[in-house]
Amino acid sequence: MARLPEGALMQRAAAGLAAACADLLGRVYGSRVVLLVGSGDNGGDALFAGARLARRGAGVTAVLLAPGRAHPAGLAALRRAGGRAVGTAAGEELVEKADLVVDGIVGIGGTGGLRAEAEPLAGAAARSRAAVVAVDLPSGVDPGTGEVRGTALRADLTVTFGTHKPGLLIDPARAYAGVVRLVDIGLAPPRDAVELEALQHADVARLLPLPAAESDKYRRGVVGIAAGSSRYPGAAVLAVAGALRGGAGAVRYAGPAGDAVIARFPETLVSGGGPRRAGRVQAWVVGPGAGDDAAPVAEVLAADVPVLIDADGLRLADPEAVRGRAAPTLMTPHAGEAAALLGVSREEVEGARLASVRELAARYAATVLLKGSTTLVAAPGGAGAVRVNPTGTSWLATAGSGDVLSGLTGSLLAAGLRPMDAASTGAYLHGLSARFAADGAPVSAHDVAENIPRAWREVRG
Ligand SMILES: NC(=O)C1=CN([C@@H]2O[C@H](COP(=O)(O)OP(=O)(O)OC[C@H]3O[C@@H](n4cnc5c(N)ncnc54)[C@H](O)[C@@H]3O)[C@@H](O)[C@H]2O)[C@@H](O)CC1
Repeated sequence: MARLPEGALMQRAAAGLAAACADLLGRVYGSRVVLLVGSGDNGGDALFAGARLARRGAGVTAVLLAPGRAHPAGLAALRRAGGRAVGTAAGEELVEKADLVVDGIVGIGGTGGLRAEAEPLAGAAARSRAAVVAVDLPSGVDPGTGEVRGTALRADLTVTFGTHKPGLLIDPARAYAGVVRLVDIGLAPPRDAVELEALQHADVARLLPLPAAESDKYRRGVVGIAAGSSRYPGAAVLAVAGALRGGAGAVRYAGPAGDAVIARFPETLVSGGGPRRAGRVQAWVVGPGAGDDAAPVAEVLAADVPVLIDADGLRLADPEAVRGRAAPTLMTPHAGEAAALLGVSREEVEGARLASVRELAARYAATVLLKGSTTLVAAPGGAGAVRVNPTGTSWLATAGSGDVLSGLTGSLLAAGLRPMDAASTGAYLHGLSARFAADGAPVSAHDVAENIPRAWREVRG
């Protein structure tokens, strides 16, 4: 990029930060602002923003966590504007009495959790009635992975510069960031350095399979659903409910819950035998509510079409058979299933989602969609940009919603989307449907399926 005068980026960052703080305060004049300032440029941003607020009449105090190493020019600017700087001894009391706390302890240069000297300040910020604004990232979260090892500072608002960082998008770190406001400082990361992508409405609209004038049901794709069991017929019904709204021209059902499926969805092509005898499909979904019958899973894995493996299917699938497939495979575990596949605890997966999804994609040579509070999709092998779903909602934590997602995503696969696109488009529509269905109240998986057409219409504008 063109050369900028030294400090220009920091000045832009500080201006955006100060403006966001002023918005939050409403009245800047006479307000009490406390800056928590670490030893790097993140602290520099806080100091320059503090200087701007001091010039507008705020009483600004910087608590220096590393007094000898605070950004010199930032500190000088704050003092010139009438602000003052103190050590950590008075920090807790200042934070408790503040109207606004600015967390400039660490940003993208932070490693490990908060250090011991910062922990009491995080406690005071949590107790205080002050609004907490994080500079670039909440201090104590891992910028690149979203992991949180130890204490981190909880913000109401994070003002981030140039681009969203993984630590703002992936749980558990995401929960510390509060509302995230992006400030354009004229600096975009190089394309090949992108670690995470989040689709937006326009991206999804471009990917949605639309019928052409000459389409018939077979050309639009047929999705096969091998799900459900006599014990769990509902999983088959819900997977079919999702599949019927995913853009495929027809849904074939092969399994023991045919009566339940046909009673609810008479448009389904039901066959009593296993997947091998069900007739031609362009993609298979296998596993939801499958119980302990491994035979349909093995039959589906032997097919030469894209396969989505979910739920019980993940446990029943032979890893060698998955790795040896020539056609694409998409696996859709939640954290517990991912933990079982990786041989670690559920907590380890939830604490390190990005690493877990990449590891699964590498081990199985498959596309992997890791469901949960942050849904991630990694490409086979685990390298390259991971997609993060921006439409999730905690209302989706309801029984059967995963069955709907697998049917919906399988339908998109059958309609011809690449596994990465089918998975991220499926998650996007599914999250949006749940938001429409919930609208502030609990939802059932069935409600989510019924709102998928509304999500399509919303995305297409
Ligand atoms: N990269 C850029 O072009 C820009 C960066 N800016 C700011 O600069 C920040 C990055 O600055 P730095 O690279 O100086 O890094 P940071 O300020 O994030 O942190 C680095 C400093 O913190 C110390 N440190 C690391 N982990 C710590 C921990 N857990 N507890 C306490 N101290 C710890 C390190 O020893 C080092 O001195 C960004 O987050 C952003 O706020 C902005 O000014 C805009 C432009």
